[in-house]
Amino acid sequence: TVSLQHGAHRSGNRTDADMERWRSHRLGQFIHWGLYAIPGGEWNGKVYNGAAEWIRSWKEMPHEAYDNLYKQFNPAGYNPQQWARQAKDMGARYMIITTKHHDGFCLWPSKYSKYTVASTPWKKDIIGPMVEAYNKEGIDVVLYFSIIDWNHPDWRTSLKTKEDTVAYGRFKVFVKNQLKELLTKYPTVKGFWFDGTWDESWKTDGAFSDELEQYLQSLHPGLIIGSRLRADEKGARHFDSNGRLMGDYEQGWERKLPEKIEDVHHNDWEGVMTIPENQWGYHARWTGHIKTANELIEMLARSASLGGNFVINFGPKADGTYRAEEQQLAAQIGQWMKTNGAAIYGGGYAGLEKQDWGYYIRKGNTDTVYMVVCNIPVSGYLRVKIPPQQSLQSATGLESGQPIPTTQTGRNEYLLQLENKKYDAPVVIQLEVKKGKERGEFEKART
Ligand SMILES: C[C@@H]1N[C@@H](C(=O)NCc2ccccc2)[C@H](O)[C@@H]1O
Repeated sequence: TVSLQHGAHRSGNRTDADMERWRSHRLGQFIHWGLYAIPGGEWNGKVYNGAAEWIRSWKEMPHEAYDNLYKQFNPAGYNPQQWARQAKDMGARYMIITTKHHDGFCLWPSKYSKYTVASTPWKKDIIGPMVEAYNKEGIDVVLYFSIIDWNHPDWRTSLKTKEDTVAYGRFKVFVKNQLKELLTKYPTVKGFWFDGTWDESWKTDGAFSDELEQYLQSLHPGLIIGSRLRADEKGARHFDSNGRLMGDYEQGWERKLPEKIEDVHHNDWEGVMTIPENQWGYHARWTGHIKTANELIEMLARSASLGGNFVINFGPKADGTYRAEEQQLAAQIGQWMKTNGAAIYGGGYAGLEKQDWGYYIRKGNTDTVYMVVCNIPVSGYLRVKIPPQQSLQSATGLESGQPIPTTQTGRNEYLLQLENKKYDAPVVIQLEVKKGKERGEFEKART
């Protein structure tokens, strides 16, 4: 190992109450909202094929045109109580909101910038009422903050000259001031979700990002900050130069998910997912594959089964309303969560051998293990293998409440029989798996 001043300061997961709460959420909502929703992926009759929130970087979008969009920001349909209700109905336990994306526009009236909602026809703070409305529904709020800030004259992607270094030094003070301002104005928030930290300018100052993380923790003990904020003094990100995770959870799973527990090494982690292939901000024309509720539910089950949180992204329109596809998906997911949320909330890695039919999720440290069956076998039989020293005590349909016909087919091996019907959503079975040699009821039946 190399000696590091600004690498990971802790190995293993945080065990404090704030982290336990975050870990138990399992399902979150991401909201990307800002000036980019005004063009909505189109400009001058042309369609931008990139991610809508990156339209300022498109050669067909003059910077001056984009930078004046704030003069049109006036979301008459913005209703944070309605947004929070919809998130509640979906079953989200936390929400991540873009306070400032790469374009540098602030959805709160920052005193450190002119490029904020205060300069728009809307004038009013967007973030405050949103935090209040979500907290009122019992949903925790995490603030997304981009280090990249295309609007700020002192931001740099790399430091080529002395002038660059002086300017970027001013920029880092600005960043620290804005983050302190956000914690002071919105003290109930539970964390920051940092983004835009891949530039050379940021990576070369591991000391600053380390000190910034500690500063924020000192202002707001228990704050949850992922691995995307920091670089160590050698420029390594997420994992320091000794391979140890920096931050409170692995935050690299953007539009992709781990396959097996080795991919996440039993660390806390979070996956963030778009509904279309790659649109975070509102894009008028969704192209390519739009994920269905069942696909998103399966991703959620996979995430919980591997000990991670799953966050589904929504991109409200410029007028503050949601597009129909997003409203429908939120409702469909919510319907499934109403019946099956017990298998997700507070769930984690079960330690059982993965089978083709879907995912095992253990409820905390209990003997309760849920099976989220996403692939209904033609045979109707679900194979379950229990580790030696453990035994299967019972198997019950979560929704039906009925016992699942189960036969033992070998040492610690069982076949569960699904009723022969058409399933239009993942189906959940609740197992009680006892540790220790105690013989399960099925074994008694056999011998
Ligand atoms: C959460 C998303 N992150 C922003 C982004 O620029 N992603 C590009 C990216 C792609 C892959 C790894 C890191 C960063 C996107 O605009 C969204 O805000």
